[in-house]
Parts: sequence; structure tokens; C-alpha cells
Amino acid sequence: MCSAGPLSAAHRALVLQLADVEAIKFGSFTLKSGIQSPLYIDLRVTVSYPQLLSLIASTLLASLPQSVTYEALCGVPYTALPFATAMSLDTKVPMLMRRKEVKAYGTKKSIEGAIKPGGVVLVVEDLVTSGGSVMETVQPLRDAGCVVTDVAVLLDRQQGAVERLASDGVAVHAALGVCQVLDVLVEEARVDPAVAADVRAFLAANQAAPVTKTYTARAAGVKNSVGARLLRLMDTKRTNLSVAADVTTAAELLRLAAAVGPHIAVLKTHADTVSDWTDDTATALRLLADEHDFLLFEDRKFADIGNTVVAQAGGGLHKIVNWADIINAHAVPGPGILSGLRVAVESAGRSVGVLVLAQMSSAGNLATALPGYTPAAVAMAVTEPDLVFGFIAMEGGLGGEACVSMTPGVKMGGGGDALGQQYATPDRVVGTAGSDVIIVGRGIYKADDPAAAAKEYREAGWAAYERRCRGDQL
Ligand SMILES: O=c1ccn([C@@H]2O[C@H](COP(=O)(O)O)[C@@H](O)[C@H]2O)c(=O)[nH]1
Repeated sequence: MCSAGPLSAAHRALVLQLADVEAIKFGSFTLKSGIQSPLYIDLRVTVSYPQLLSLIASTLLASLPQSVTYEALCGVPYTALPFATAMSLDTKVPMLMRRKEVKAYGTKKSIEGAIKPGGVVLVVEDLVTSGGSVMETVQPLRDAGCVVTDVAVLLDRQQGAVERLASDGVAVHAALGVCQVLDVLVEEARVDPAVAADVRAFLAANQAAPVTKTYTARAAGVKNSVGARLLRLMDTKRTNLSVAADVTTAAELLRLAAAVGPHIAVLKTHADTVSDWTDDTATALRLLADEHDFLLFEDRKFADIGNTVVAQAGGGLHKIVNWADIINAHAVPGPGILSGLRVAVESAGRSVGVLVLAQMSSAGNLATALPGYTPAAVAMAVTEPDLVFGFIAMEGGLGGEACVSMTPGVKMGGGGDALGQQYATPDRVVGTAGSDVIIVGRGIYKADDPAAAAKEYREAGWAAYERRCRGDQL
């Protein structure tokens, strides 16, 4: 990603002036995502330096290929607004302006100015990382009838925006690449070569994630009806949280389900930890699930031969397939376990979806440690897409976008417990590892106020999903 040609004298002068006004700084900085970065670029300061602003405008214009023609300019708010203004004053090309907040009254327009339907607009941006904020301006312009195919950018952090925006039909014309900036600053003894090497390593390790589809967009490709329903439900209810209700009495279970119900997509149970479980417990849970629109997942982790799991899933004290929407199975016994579960589900006459345990959260677990295990579990699962809709896994993407990953071992702050549980944060699980659903137990049911804790996890999981969809978790 750090391939970059040498810069012209004018571009080098611009780099040095940006360093002079401390628009580019080195140290340790916490980014919006919580990641520590050795580099901080804040181009807002340029607004206070008119000479620099006009140098930025002329460099941006000079960096555009001749083939790029346009009838209007539109800066991405806020930092690039003065850049676009300076370019407009230089070239006499009119400007449009995107509102960050669309007013609830009046015209409710998101684009201000003399819009010409079909007119070609050049978007102007100060800095790109993933390209997410550029698209927040491109889309409303397109919605207003403008044609947008190019963006002029002062500085590309070279973390994936060019590729991302290209997939949205937008070509990036960057005046400066971050690697060129580093080269100039090292050559001019403005930054230590070791610091520059650190920054290059950081950039290489923190490339923008590929954009992932929304849950709803993936639902159409999911053959199991419960899996498809879960994906749609998550977008509708705006939650990707599953609470692991690991309590020991029916009263506690129902109290917890009622408290967290408004915030969850799935309630995960261990019916065999509930000492006084009866059929009424299942009936009451189903009523709560229907009232609050969440799914019931009995985490029984079937792990026997087909003939045995028919009886375990359909009979016994818990009659699981009579009330659970989701059940799960280990892959160890081989495909017969899925055949057995299919028999149990079909005789219950209800829609039930199965998750295969492809990985686990506990330290030293063999599903994760043995190299061939996860791929073999995935291969087994995807042969029965009308029954199996996904995985218990520590990452997303297993089995492709038609499969859902649900991840246990989630806690704010990470860490672990004394018995081998390993925790990751909602942001890491959904944003970085690309899983779809966070499963949270003690972080919620042991909290003083489980409903408030569920709300907090719901918001964290959802924010990570939204960032992932925009591809801008950096
Ligand atoms: O690999 C796995 C599979 C399942 N679990 C279950 O998830 C919850 C986690 O509870 P916490 O209190 O949040 O640790 C629990 O029901 C486990 O049985 C898992 O943790 N890891």
C-alpha cells in the first residue's frame, strides 16, 4: 500500500507547510474506534492559514487528470468546505453544499445550491481512510440527480479508500499519499526514520475492512427461514445482541427475559440449568419472545449420533424443538447429527434453525486449535442450508454471506474468567472479526440493572455493525 512516486516541488512545499501548522503529528493518538495510532492528521487547522488554503486549492486542481470535467464542486463537510470554496473562487466553477443535518422543517433539502439534474459534480475531501465519509456526500448528490464519478482528495491515508470508493463508482484523485508525506518528512529531517517505519507498519496492519452487506441484504440468500428471519429482525429492531440467560430458576429466567426483551434479537437459554423447568416455562418464554420480537436459542450443543439426538431434541424434560427457534450441534459426530436433528425438527412441525459449533471461546478448545476442524465443520454445515443457517464462531464470514455467525465470550473491556472463558469486546467481535451476533451472559445478567446493561451492549454491538457496513471502523 505504500507504493508512491516522488512528489513535485510544489507538492513537497505543501507537505512541509502542513507539518509547520501541525496538521500532521506523530506520537500516540486514540482514534474514534479506540485504536492507538502513531500518526494523527487534522486538516481542520488549515482554515486559519489563507495562503496555505490557496496552495491546497491549486494543488488539488493540479492533481486532477485533464479528463476529469465537472460543472459543480461539493466539499465534504466540514473540513473540505473551505477547500472547495477556494477551488470554486479559483476556477469560477459553482459550488453545491451538503447539509450534515437535514432540517425537519422547510425544504428538508440535504443539498443546497443550484442543482442541475444530470450535472456532473466533483466532490472534494480533505482526508480519506476508508472512503465512508465521501460516500455520505456522494449518495445525497446522486439522490438529488447529480452525476458523481470523481473525488479530489488532499491526503489519502492509503488504508483502502481508493479500492472501496472504486467499488461505488468513484475514482479518487489524491494530491498526496501518506507514504509520500512520510518520505518528504524523513528526507527533510522532520521525522525520525524509525517513527516513519512505525507509521508504515501501522497503516499496513490497519487497512479498511471490505464493506459488508447489511443483514437484510443477506437475508434473501438464506434458505433456512429462521436464519432469514433473524437477519431481518436485527435490522428492523436495530439490535445484534443475544443475551445468554444462564440463570437457575424459571422465575429468574422469565424476569430476565422480560427485562432485556426490548433490546435483544435472541435469548439464549440453558434449559438444563433451570432447576424448576416445566412446560409452562417454555410457554411463558414463547409469549415473551412473541411480545418483544426475539428468537429463542436453546444452547444444548447436541453432540451425539443421529438416533440419540432425535430423542434429545424432541423429548425428555425440555422438548426443545417444541419451543426453541434455534438449536446447535457439534460437528464431531459427523453429518448424522444433522440428519437426526432434521428428523426431530420435522416431527415438531415448526421452523427451527441449526447452528454448528465451528469454533469456541474457551482457552485451548480443540475446535479452534486443530487446524482442520473449523473448515470441516463449515463444509458439513453448508451441505444442509435449509436446516443450518450459521455457526457459533469467533469470527464472521464462515460459509459465506448466507451464513450467520454468533459469537459468545463477549464483555466490555475483554479479559476472561477463572475457568477458561475468554472475552472480546463487542467492537472487536462485530467490527474487526466480522461476526454478526454478540452473545453476552454475565456482562448482562450479573449487572445491577440487566436492562440498562443490555441497552449498553446493544448500542455497542450495533455501532460496530454500522461502522462495518460503512467500512470505516478505523
Ligand atoms: O464457545 C462457547 C460456546 C458457548 N458459550 C456459552 O455462551 C455463554 C457465555 O456466557 P458469559 O457469561 O458471557 O461468559 C454461556 O452460556 C456459554 O455456555 C461460550 O461461552 N463459549
